[in-house]
Amino acid sequence: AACSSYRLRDALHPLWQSELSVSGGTRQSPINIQWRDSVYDPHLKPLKIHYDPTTCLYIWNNGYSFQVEFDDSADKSVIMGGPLENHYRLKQFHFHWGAINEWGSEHMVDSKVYPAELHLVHWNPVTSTSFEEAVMENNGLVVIGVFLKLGAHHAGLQKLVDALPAVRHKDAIVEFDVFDPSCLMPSCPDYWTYDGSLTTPPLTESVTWIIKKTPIEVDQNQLEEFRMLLFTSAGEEEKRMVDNFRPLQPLMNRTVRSSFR
Ligand SMILES: NS(=O)(=O)c1ccc(NC(=O)CN2C(=O)C=CC2=O)cc1
Ligand SMILES: [Zn+2]
Repeated sequence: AACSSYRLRDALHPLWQSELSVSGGTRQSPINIQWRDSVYDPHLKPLKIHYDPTTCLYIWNNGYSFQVEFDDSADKSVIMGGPLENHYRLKQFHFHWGAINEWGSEHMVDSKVYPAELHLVHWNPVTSTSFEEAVMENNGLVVIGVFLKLGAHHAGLQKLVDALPAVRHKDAIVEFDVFDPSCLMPSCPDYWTYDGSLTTPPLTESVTWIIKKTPIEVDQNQLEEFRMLLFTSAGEEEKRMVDNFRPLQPLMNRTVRSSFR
């Protein structure tokens, strides 16, 4: 009963009214990662990341978040290793954040929530011929989640932040040339991994999640720049783009594995 009412509240959330379209989902995201329930898997390899900064195309406001798109027509920006059986191509990355620093991330660790969360979205070019096809494939996608915490200024992020005023409104787009998203990765190799879903429509259960244990630090001004973005298009009544995270989903019959003891 609690679960269904939970789902009903979730389903009525303005951003995900189509929640019920994935009725009976058994592997939805995001989840609360309970550190003590995660299982160390010694077979998990280190994650290998090779991003080519010249594959960066543009940054745009898609009405959910701001997103940086990459040229995924070849194996130029790829990840492999970790829990993966082959390489995956980087398609885009985006963020989720709150109106204030007390919340904003989608995943939680022992119920600890972070002010923001970065998602780097990859697809499997071995089993799919396009990203759109991979979205519908079981394990067609890999999303790396990186928590953001309030702290020191992040020089690598600032290049992104400086472009945000140009994409303030929904559907705004601006060319974004050379950018290497590896600069947004924490140096600590530790991660959790579990089978989940997209956290916005189509909410498909096609994602192998890799959640980095260690957050990156960003400063207050950088978070506030995120909060200056708008959900709304130019000319519409302005609605600030904040709280663009999905509520927690039930773990159901899943185990979270860790790459570290
Ligand atoms: N938040 S998340 O789970 O990482 C998440 C990740 C991805 C998407 N959706 C898409 O990527 C949709 N999409 C396309 O099909 C082509 C470009 C594009 O943005 C939704 C959610
Ligand atoms: Zn996301």
